[in-house]
Amino acid sequence: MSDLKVGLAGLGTVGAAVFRMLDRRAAELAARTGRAVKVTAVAARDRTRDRGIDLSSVTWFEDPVALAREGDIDVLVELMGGDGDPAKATVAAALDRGIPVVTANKALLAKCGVDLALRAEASGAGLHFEAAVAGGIPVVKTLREALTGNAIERVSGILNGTCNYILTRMADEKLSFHVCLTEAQRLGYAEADPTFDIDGYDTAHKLAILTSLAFGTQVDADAIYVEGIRQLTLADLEAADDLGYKVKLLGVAVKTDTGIEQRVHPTMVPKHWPIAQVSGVTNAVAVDGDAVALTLVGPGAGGDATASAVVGDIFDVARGAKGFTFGLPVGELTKAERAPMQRHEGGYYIRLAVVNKPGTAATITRRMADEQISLESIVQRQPGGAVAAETAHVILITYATTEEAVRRAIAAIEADGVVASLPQVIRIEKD
Ligand SMILES: NC(=O)C1=CN([C@@H]2O[C@H](COP(=O)(O)OP(=O)(O)OC[C@H]3O[C@@H](n4cnc5c(N)ncnc54)[C@H](O)[C@@H]3O)[C@@H](O)[C@H]2O)C=CC1
Ligand SMILES: N[C@@H](CC=O)C(=O)O
Repeated sequence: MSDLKVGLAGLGTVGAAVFRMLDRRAAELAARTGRAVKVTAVAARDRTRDRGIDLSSVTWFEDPVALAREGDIDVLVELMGGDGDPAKATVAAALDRGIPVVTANKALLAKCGVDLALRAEASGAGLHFEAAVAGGIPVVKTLREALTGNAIERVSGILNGTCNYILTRMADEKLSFHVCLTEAQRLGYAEADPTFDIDGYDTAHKLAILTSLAFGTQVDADAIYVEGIRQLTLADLEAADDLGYKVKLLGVAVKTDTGIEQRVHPTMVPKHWPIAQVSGVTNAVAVDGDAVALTLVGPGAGGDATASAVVGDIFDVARGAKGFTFGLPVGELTKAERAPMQRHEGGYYIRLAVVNKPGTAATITRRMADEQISLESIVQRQPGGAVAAETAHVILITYATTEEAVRRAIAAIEADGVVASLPQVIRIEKD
């Protein structure tokens, strides 16, 4: 069989790692596919940068779209990032030409997944994206192929390596948020714009893809309730620890009576739960099917981990694997009913910085009772440092209640004038 000529658009953390891995694993890939897999053309911004890879024998394109349109390639690997052009135009140009695409770009898939899948169907070229969700964990193929026999009820997990790295180091080493974020960037975990990580959007992009694969729906990132981690303080992580929990940024998609509830937010999980032990850049994805429930755990970000998934997809292209982008023809993907977040039920951690005067606790408990919210505990803490002595932190842990009841109670407490700054709310998952 002929060689598989690879066109690589983007030579950053992941692109350079893919280049090295294809080189390192060349003999194995050739033996398994019967074809030599070779990078023949690349597109990146900076020709002069030393990436520690030998680009002397590849054709260099200034414009990634030109690489996709005109390059002498059999597969286009998009590793530039971004949900617009040039990534979108590059992927579209390759698919329209009948060239299969491998991408790690979850932002692009979350925004344009349906359009790109239609193009893939029209031309018969595959669109492969294992690396777009949870880095090195093969969860896309698991959901799209291996678990086809299951009706899926819920898919959830830790889907962002940067956030889990930050939360782990803050909690374990009492480091500041910004020190941890800078380190995650240095290690190549964070997005080019790290606000996508820390504000929860990267997790939402991945959850949108998982939801489509699990429930046969059209990718719809706008259907997801999203909160990130930038508002979390060391005090919250310490309080969670004292109460027997770890804080994780979870993405959850679950079938409910009113539709599919999709949410991304910091979550307190009991310390004894396996997911609480998932630390650093590691991700975990739990899938609850009617026949099989399982959790996949592995590295969620970083050059080599992500390259592992990209190279697996290139291998699929080399061996001629076929299939629908999201497991079904686009015409059969349904538009998911959205379950409103206000109906979400669960426990809540609520930290209020309150005016330290008689009657404050009574006001708070009265407003909670007005909303039929039962309190598991109420603790007053006297934070040191920046908070003035006239204020105290009151931490409430509720039994299961609804989002709308919590929001109404907090609004009433704020209107009572006993709160000194914005309340902190963290949802709790428990046995
Ligand atoms: N870094 C990670 O751990 C993971 C990254 N991803 C995804 O992989 C993709 C690449 O990520 P990284 O390698 O981390 O990004 P990066 O920022 O390190 O590299 C991006 C590369 O694309 C090139 N590029 C960007 N815009 C370009 C343009 N207009 N024309 C030509 N070249 C352009 C840059 O020059 C650079 O070589 C993104 O979609 C990201 O979300 C997915 C999983 C994990
Ligand atoms: N920035 C992302 C990279 C992988 O998807 C993350 O931290 O998980």
